[in-house]
Amino acid sequence: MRSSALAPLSGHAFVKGHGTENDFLLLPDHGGELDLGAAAVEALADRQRGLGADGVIRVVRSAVSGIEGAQEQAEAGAEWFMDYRNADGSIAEMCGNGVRVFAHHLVTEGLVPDEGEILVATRDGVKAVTRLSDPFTASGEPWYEVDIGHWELPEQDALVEITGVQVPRPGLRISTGNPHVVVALANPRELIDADLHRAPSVSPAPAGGINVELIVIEGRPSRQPAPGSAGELSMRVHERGVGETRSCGTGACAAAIAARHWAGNGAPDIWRVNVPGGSLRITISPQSVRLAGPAALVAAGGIQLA
Ligand SMILES: N[C@@H](CCC[C@H](N)C(=O)O)C(=O)O
Repeated sequence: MRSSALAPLSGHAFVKGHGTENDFLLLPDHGGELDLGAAAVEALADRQRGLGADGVIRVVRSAVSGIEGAQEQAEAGAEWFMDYRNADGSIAEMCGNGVRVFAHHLVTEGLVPDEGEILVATRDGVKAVTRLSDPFTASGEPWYEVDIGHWELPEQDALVEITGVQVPRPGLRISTGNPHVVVALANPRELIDADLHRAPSVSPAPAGGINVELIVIEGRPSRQPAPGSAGELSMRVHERGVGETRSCGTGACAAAIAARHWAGNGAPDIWRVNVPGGSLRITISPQSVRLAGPAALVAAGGIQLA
């Protein structure tokens, strides 16, 4: 094990990181002593009052996390629990960009071996994360791939009203551990013009809120793609509990699943999803969806918690 690089000047240690510019504040709480309420999370995530982040992640040993189901995940080999909160303090089941940053933090701090699969406990079950040696782009940041696991197509479509986009559009509801609705727009202009300062209105209104992905599919995905060839799409997202963010990993998975579904039989299983903060690679199989992308740690220090 390497020695810790975390040496807070004062207050509670924090680490700041991002995955395709979806940014997170990690709070190491190895012994499970931190009582992190919604108001404290909101203050930390606030870009004026606090450090600023799309999400706040408590890094806690599963066995002492006090979270339902975490003990079983510890017994299954997931020593560390990703306790994820949105910027407004609400709890989310999963975060695809966050789990890569979480794994990179564990590796960097020597809290897990830096080779092989890293099992991370989450409210959506254990996720296996692997460090990649073949990134999709040459950003210089390490890439990780996470098996997001099960995905489900809906029984019911949705209608989505978006400020700046004429007439409500049909949306496809997809669960990738957390809830999403994906809307295909007609062209890149519509994607630029969408005003995501306001949350799109989704009907029927989902209990507990929903993440909304707006996408434009590049070209026409071939129905008989060359082996290994990828589809491509551009995406903007309005995240539940946050607002517009520069990326969403589970949302990119939902977007790729929707694009493949709309393209029909023979559509690619691999998709490049371009978001304002970079690019992600999604690989879909009938049983699961995998998300690959960069993870960066940019700062560490100490902060007073409310
Ligand atoms: N940014 C995340 C998703 C975070 C949770 C989401 N806002 C929710 O409430 O479901 C990702 O990368 O997946």
